[in-house]
Amino acid sequence: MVTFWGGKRKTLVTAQLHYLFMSSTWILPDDLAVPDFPADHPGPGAPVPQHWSKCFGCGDDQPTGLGMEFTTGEGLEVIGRFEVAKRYQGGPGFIHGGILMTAFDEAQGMACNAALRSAVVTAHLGIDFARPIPLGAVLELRSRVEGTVRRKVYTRSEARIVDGPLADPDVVVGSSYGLFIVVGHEHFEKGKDFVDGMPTGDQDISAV
Ligand SMILES: CCCCCCCCCC(=O)SCCNC(=O)CCNC(=O)[C@H](O)C(C)(C)COP(=O)(O)OP(=O)(O)OC[C@H]1O[C@@H](n2cnc3c(N)ncnc32)[C@H](O)[C@@H]1OP(=O)(O)O
Repeated sequence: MVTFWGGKRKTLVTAQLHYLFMSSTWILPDDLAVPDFPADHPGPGAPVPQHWSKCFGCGDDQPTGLGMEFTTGEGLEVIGRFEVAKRYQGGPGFIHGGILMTAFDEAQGMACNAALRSAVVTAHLGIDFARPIPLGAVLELRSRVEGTVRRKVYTRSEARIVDGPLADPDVVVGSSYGLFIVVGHEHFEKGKDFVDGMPTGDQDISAV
């Protein structure tokens, strides 16, 4: 590495390291159980309802949120879409990385919920940023449950630009893996009084 320090060669080394680290290591456990296909699954193309109207990811009562909309895909896949609004800007003209991570979080949580019909929370999330994503792009995130071990749910997701600038459905612009944990409704009890930052006490805590 020291040999290549400086000028054009520094750029070359940087590019090589980027390639080496672009795909994160994510090893699934040997005892992974694949969930049964739900008997009442509606088949591909059915809308998947928001899980909570004030959710930053999918809620329709959250004006600054991503407003992600979901449909069922093939098998246990769930497909989420949203447009990269100007307010999600990080570097000039491009999406902020944390926004993409939020979208992956939401998408993989929805995949868990659709496959298991259980509430989940995120325990661990990894992401590979493969391409810059311009403002105005319409992102499609395809997510699935890879399997479960006890309450642990292992997920995977890929994002593609399907409309707007730089659209190319064959190019994966980001990918993510996640570990979600199945929780009971009691998990959300402590948050109940802080919905919208105001004690209310009478709000539903989840549409799950
Ligand atoms: C309702 C549908 C939702 C659909 C979309 C939602 C999208 C948005 C989702 C979110 O963003 S949720 C918000 C972010 N996440 C959190 O706030 C979770 C905060 N963490 C916790 O509340 C607790 O740590 C957690 C519920 C995740 C686990 O605590 P528990 O006491 O219930 O479980 P425990 O600690 O016994 O762990 C259960 C298993 O998970 C494992 N585990 C827990 N956290 C882990 C971690 N971080 N990394 C690896 N493994 C982990 C743990 O080792 C254990 O493995 P084993 O079964 O093998 O023993």
